[in-house]
Amino acid sequence: MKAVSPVSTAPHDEGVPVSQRIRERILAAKQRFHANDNIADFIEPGELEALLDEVQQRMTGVLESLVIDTESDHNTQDTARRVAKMYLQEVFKGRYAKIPTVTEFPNVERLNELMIVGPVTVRSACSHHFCPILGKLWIGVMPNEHSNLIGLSKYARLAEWIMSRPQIQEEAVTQVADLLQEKMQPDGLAIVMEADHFCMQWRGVKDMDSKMVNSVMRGSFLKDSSLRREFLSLLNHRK
Ligand SMILES: Nc1nc2c(ncn2[C@@H]2O[C@H](COP(=O)(O)OP(=O)(O)OP(=O)(O)O)[C@@H](O)[C@H]2O)c(=O)[nH]1
Repeated sequence: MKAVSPVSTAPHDEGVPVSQRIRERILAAKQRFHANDNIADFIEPGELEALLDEVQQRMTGVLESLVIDTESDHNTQDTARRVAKMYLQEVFKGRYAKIPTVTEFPNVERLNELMIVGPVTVRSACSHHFCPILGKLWIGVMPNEHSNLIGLSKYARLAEWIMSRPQIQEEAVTQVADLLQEKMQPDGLAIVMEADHFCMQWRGVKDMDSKMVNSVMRGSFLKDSSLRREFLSLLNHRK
């Protein structure tokens, strides 16, 4: 059997895996690197490619430990590379990529009426089992004259950036709210997420029907119950 090859390292770093170098920078900056944190600021040019090689090598080890003959099984020969690419470049890209560019426009017309965007499709994976989470997100914004407005597509882009990390739904919804609050500075912000968790459907309890719905209400949505009702009733008519 082919032995797991040592993890790839950059030539100038004598045997230090690239993940370790990145981790040391994060620790030196006293920042968090939980599964749902973005670490793009600590990754130097060229290191993502080296990280891809490293994850591929580790994945090869996992396949070997699962006693899968990746040499003669044509279906799994490239699986380690595919999985590494899927994690780093697709489903967990929101950990490694910088925030998408978001053009902010001043609220010239001083709009102060309720605005709802959704359903935005959300795709993620739970931090516990790395099983898919698929769902929808609605965003309610109550701007004021000082708020910034952002392009409609940017709600989906920002949500995708947050969701394409290993998440738990409660924290994901709060991260989306914090980011939109920071970008727009509205009077009020309301977020509702409804999602299917495959860790409950595909495995474990195998409950096909239950979904998780959670919400975050900020500012005027918290203080003004009629505004909150208006948002929730408009949203219920759309579901
Ligand atoms: N609160 C919360 N839990 C989640 C989320 N996604 C998955 N989970 C749950 O995370 C839990 C992990 O539980 P553990 O008991 O450590 O794992 P387990 O033994 O595999 O649990 P079972 O899923 O019951 O088989 C499970 O109950 C999952 O259903 C989420 O977004 N939020």
